[in-house]
Formats: sequence, C-alpha cells, structure tokens
Amino acid sequence: MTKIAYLGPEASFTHLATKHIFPVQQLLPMRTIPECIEAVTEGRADLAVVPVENALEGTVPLTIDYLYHEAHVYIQAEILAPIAQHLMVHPDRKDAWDQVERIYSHPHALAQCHKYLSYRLPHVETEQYASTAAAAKLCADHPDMNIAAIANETAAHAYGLTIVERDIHDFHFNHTRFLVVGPKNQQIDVQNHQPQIKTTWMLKLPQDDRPGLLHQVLSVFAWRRLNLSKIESRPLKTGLGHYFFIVDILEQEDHIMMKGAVEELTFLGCSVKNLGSYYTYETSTE
Ligand SMILES: O=C(O)C(=O)C[C@]1(C(=O)O)C=C[C@@H](O)C=C1
Repeated sequence: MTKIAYLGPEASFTHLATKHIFPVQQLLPMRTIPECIEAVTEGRADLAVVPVENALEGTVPLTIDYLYHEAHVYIQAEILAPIAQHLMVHPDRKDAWDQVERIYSHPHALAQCHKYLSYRLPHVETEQYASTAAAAKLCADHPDMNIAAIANETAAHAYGLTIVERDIHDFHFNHTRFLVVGPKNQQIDVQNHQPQIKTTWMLKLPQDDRPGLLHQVLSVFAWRRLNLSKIESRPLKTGLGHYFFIVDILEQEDHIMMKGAVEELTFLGCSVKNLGSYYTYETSTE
C-alpha cells in the first residue's frame, strides 16, 4: 500500500486534503513540513502532502525553501481546499470561553484570523503551534490549561472540543494549495482533476546583475505564449538582494516550447530546477 506522509496530526487541514485524493492509502502523520519531505527522500514514505500557499497569507516559505534548497523531489499533484477556521475550547470551558488566556494555532491560521482576534479578543495572547490540529489536541489533552485553539470542524470532533465561534477567518475567500511530492517525475491521475496541467520551475538568475535580465527571462515565456500562473521570488540565502524565482507555467514540461524555453534560459545563464508537471484536484468541503 502506498505510504503518504502529511503534516499532522489527524484532522489537520493537510490531513483532510490528503484524504480527499488518497482515501484508502496508509497515511503517516508528521510533526513538521521538513519531516514530511524527508520521509520521502529517506524512503520511509512514497509521497508527502504539504501546504504551499494560502489565498490570504501567501506562500508557506518553509515548503518552498525546502523544495529548492534541501530536497530533490517532484510535484505529482496539487490539491486546492477551502479553509474555514473556528475557535474551539475544551467542553469544560465552553461557558467562559472568552476568558481564555491564550489561543494556539498554526501561524497561517492565526494570521488568517488576525482582525477577528484583535477586535474580538484583544486581551488574549496567541501562540504559534505546529499545526491547527496539534493545537486542538493540546486543548483536549490539557483541560487544566485556560486555552483555546483555532482549527477546523473535523478537529473539533476528533479531539472532543466545543466550537464557540465559527468562521472567524477575516476574508470569505480562504483557500489553501497543497502539494503532493514524490521521488519520481510523474503525475498522479487518480480521479477527477482539472483539465489544465501545470509545471513548476525554480529559476536562479546569473549573479552579474545586467540591466533588463528579468525582462529577458520573462520574454522567454512571453514570445512562446507560455502562460505563467504565478511568479514569486524567495531569498537565495547567500546575501541580501540574491533571489531565486518560482514560476508556475500552464503547460506540460515536455511541450516543444517548454524545451526551447529551458534552452534559452540556460543560454541566458539561468539554472532551472524542474519540479515537474501535475494536475490540480479541488476539494469542495472542509
Ligand atoms: O495546520 C494545519 O492544519 C495545516 O494543515 C497547515 C496550514 C498551513 O500551512 O497554511 C494549512 C491550511 C491552513 O491555511 C492553515 C494551516
């Protein structure tokens, strides 16, 4: 049976996304994003599912940086999931929930609820935790602590918590993208996916700082009519002003225009780390 590592524990958003396309496989909860990816590179799992981008908070830097600097894996699928954040407490505390002293959650979840927290519970401290579900489990395991968690509805059920405020994320359109990564450059084709294929490349530009270099790089895509759905820069970690770029291209990597693009980028002095081509799966519920 295929083993799939995911950012756990049970009932994290990543778990829900993973179950959507792998309902019967063996799922292995991990504590952190690097642990998920390392489970694949060290052969303890066949695939890993990790969050990569949220519609409100943007990129999950740990995932992007780990994929560029640390790991040689390919993206085999992408999962898009709607995200609804709820405030929950141990049932013993449900009548005095607004007296909690601290609220725990994943940093992205806390950020997605920033306005709610600062207007509704300005006196309460927040503390970052490894995942939303890990925060829910903390509340369940420590009824003695006067705390709450921000997590999803499944986590409230799984850990026996009471939801005291629903849908506390600040903007209605809240979605997260998750990547399914594995050791092989191949696509997962398990059930209905969106028809559009996507390819992700990570580009390092030459360091000679020529004027117009980024313009030249973008022209490589423009004149070939290769449609980019995303471009983002991240620090190379070699010095201030040094970046690599993540580009998502709406084309299959072995398309003739993509091959030409790699050649021209290489000629310009860029290095291209290909993370592969993959389909998008959309989940409709939490
Ligand atoms: O904490 C979780 O439940 C996760 O799966 C992580 C994560 C994230 O990294 O953004 C996933 C989706 C939500 O945006 C909040 C948290």
